[in-house]
Amino acid sequence: MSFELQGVSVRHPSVAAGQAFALSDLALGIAQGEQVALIGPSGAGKTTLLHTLACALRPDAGGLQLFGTDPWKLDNAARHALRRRLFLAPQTPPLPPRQRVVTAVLAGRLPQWSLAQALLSLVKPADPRAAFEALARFNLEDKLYHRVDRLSGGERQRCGMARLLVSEAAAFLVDEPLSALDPTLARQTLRVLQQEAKARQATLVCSLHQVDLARQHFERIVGLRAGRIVFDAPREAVSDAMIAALYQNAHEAVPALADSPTPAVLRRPATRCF
Ligand SMILES: Nc1ncnc2c1ncn2[C@@H]1O[C@H](COP(=O)(O)OP(=O)(O)OP(=O)(O)O)[C@@H](O)[C@H]1O
Repeated sequence: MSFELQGVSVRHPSVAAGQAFALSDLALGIAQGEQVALIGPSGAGKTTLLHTLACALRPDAGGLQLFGTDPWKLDNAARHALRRRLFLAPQTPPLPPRQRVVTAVLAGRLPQWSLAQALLSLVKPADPRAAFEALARFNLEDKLYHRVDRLSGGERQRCGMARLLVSEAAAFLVDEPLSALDPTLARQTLRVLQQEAKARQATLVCSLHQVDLARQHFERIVGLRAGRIVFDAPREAVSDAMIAALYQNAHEAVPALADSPTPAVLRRPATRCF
């Protein structure tokens, strides 16, 4: 198994104790090499789940196993070593604006490099051919020596995916990789991601707002809403009615606000934020 969650609840560190969990009592198992789409309305907990799987957020309750090991029972060094087997691709890739694309893509190798190798590659890219080949899979090879801040949003997003390709990860955790792409590029990008995961028997967990693409391209779909798993099913079992229910009324105003003399959202928080 790549990931196993038993009764996992997660609250973001900035949220006061006693307030709602972003994820509540999740049970989930994802086998090595499996490809899973996460869908659900905004705020459902997709990003929080990906960050929890990547050990970037520690569960407040429940058990998490990563490649058969509980990462939170390890010391920091051992946990970092375990995390090297994962690649977390955030929705907006953290690409330094003044960097050349080649350097930004090769940063996907950072977990495997020593500090000296990493510093050297900043001056003289260690493996420009690998970066070129990764970019070529997204038709971006002509951008190899461009500056990152000269790329469009969609090019930057695919540059982040090229970084994933040069990594040596055994599991890809990808957060809305298609949000800045037109429909043709979205399909192409998803195809490359899935082919790469299949070729190296890597696990792929991908959050998507494009429900149609999720249903067309992923064998297994997990529907999240309000921090809970509403369904976890093979795509043939996911009906239009289940999708409609997943998204129905997800963003209606909280009824309690209308009745309350001081709406809860306007009350000063107990702890101050600076
Ligand atoms: N850094 C944070 N601090 C506090 N609360 C957070 C933080 N990030 C997210 N949340 C809250 O956690 C819940 C889940 O958010 P999350 O970003 O995981 O949802 P999502 O399904 O990825 O949404 P979207 O589709 O809009 O990206 C939401 O209620 C959100 O307000």
